Amino acid sequence: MEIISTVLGSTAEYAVTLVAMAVGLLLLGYLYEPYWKVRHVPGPVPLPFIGHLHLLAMHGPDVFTVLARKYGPVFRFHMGRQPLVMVADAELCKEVGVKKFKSIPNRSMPSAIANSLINQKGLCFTRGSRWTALRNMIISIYQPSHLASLIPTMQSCIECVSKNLDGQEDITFSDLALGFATDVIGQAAFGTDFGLSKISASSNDDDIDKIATDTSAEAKASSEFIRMHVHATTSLKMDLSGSLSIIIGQLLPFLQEPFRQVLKRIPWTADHEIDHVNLALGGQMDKIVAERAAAMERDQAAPHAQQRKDFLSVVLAARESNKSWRELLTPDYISALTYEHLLAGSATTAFTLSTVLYLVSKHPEVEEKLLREIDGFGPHDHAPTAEDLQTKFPYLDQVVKESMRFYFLSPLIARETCEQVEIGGYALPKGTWVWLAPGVLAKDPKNFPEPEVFRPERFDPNGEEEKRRHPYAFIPFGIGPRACIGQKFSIQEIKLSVIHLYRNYVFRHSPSMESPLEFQYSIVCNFKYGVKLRVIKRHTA
Ligand code: HEM
Repeated sequence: MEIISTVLGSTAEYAVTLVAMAVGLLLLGYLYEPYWKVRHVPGPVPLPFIGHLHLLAMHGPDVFTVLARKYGPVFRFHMGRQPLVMVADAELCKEVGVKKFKSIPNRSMPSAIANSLINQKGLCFTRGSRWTALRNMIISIYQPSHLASLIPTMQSCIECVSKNLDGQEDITFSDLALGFATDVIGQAAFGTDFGLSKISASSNDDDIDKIATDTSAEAKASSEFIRMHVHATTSLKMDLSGSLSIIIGQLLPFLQEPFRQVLKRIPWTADHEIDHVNLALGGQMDKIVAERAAAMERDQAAPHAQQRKDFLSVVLAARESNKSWRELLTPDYISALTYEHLLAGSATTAFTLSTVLYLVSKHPEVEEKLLREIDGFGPHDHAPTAEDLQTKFPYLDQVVKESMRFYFLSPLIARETCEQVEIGGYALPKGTWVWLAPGVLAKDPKNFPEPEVFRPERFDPNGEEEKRRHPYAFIPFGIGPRACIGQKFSIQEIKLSVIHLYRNYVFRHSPSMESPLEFQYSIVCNFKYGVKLRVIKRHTA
């Protein structure tokens, strides 16, 4: 009896050991499978599970510059289990984004996006023929003639912000800019007035208290909307500071969704907050879509109503036009496209506008030259046209470009191969995550001598530096057929805003502004504490 139980016991132990070994081997295979396929690409040794995420958490995107110097323009970086093949050379970026676009047409989906259904169904992360159809439809809205017609809308929003500055001393300009940019996209793309430009953005404590205790429903709703908006753009973390399910998704992707499902039900977790904000913002988007659809129905009943040309009207009209569009533009896709437009179209522009003001107020010689150009344009009540913005403000153009180079909003651009392709001498199999590093290019002394110096003149089209530079060394809006659709829209908005603001004010750093400026990194870059400026009224004709 004793012998039998000993034999059974050791058989059970043996079986358990075998199962444990098999599970361990499977896990090892699962962890190393993506690495194995691109092991020939050079890169630092990855740590088990986290890969190189600790480097990103410690140094932010600057780590890519260091790695490019050490390993060359094509190197491996592990986001947890997932290896990225990083490309940090202008000519090779052109190869990935333009010449070999057919082999690398889609974006790969980092775990932060995999967490958020509403983000997945926008233009950014749709793929293949659905992307082509949506892109062609949306791009038609951003043609120059339509953009020119948006000038009065943009101008009235910036005038509203500007009125708010009168009588204020210290402001958190980045908050104000986010409200303003959201209002512009709300009116230009959805025909909706969020009314956010009306909120004060004072950084003075007494004023903040006043806002916090302001009981008006409108003020409360507006600040809640901005809070959710900021949360939605900053919670998509790619280092180790994301929600628990995002972190798990980076280490063991197959566990991300089950964890998210559980965590979103537990109050006080970051996943719960993300889910709550996404649901609330998604609900607001559905309301906006429904209102627009109702307005279009009313238009159809009115015999001489003008055809609406904003983003949402064009999308809704396409849906009604035929069966294949109805199949493509299901309500969840329309809601996601609207949500994406709101986020992609406002946080980006607000960030850039804020960095322009921050940098100009730190460089008096740049400010002087800029003011001369703006004042020289004509009387201050004469708003520039779209053509004026393109041709009559060459220095402003250089200031905006240099600000975008200096503080890079989107230092990484995600792509994925759909077939085997060779990049920089490395054969990359189907499914490889190829990420461009435009933030590294922007700080490369080969293309930008003394990269840590803020010098707008380096973008002077007649200057030697600009002529010598590789045409793809500066790609803040991305590259090729997948590049940003909102580039001209946001540049028009930024230029119009800078002109209007500097006609009336100059800015200095507020005493409460940290130095150097600090950032937090998510899918795009954001300010850690905001851009705090002191407003000085100008008294010019
Ligand atoms: C300063 C402002 C902005 C910057 C720096 C910026 C930057 C970018 C970048 C780097 C990409 C990726 C491009 C690539 O993969 O090659 C992108 C894509 C995109 N951007 Fe922007 N963006 C800005 C403003 C806007 C605005 C105002 C809108 C909407 C009105 C917008 C909507 C989009 C969309 C929908 C995509 C995805 C395009 C696609 O996959 O086909 N962006 N943007």
